[in-house]
Amino acid sequence: MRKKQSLLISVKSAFEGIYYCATHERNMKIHIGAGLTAGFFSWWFALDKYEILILLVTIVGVLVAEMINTVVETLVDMISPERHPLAKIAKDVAAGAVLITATFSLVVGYMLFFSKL
Ligand SMILES: Nc1ncnc2c1ncn2[C@@H]1O[C@H](COP(=O)(O)OP(=O)(O)OP(=O)(O)O)[C@@H](O)[C@H]1O
Repeated sequence: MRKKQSLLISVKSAFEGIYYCATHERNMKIHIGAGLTAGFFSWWFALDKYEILILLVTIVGVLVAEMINTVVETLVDMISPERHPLAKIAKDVAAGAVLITATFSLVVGYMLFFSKL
């Protein structure tokens, strides 16, 4: 049986995963840029703490969905480099999850910021 790695190594590996996604995935860069922009406007429009909480939960949801999408894409590319209908389903469903969270984030952004313009 493989020896369990230390907590420190596990955390380091998790940060490597985040770093990989942020530096290699174009869509992740877009989501991070959008999140930072939303963060700036939350300061600009002086959102209250509950509005900021909703914004943070929304941003985290999009980032996590994108990371899970990257996991699925990577695994599918490893397991099924040839085209396969099941590989297509896996990738399309993962991409659909990102689309749902990203669309929801636009709705949240509209509701939080539009009334303050
Ligand atoms: N092995 C495969 N078998 C069948 N269809 C595939 C396969 N790989 C990719 N596809 C199809 O092509 C689409 C794009 O896949 P791809 O791996 O290029 O993702 P991507 O466009 O790079 O995604 P992202 O932009 O999020 O990185 C998938 O959503 C799927 O419909």
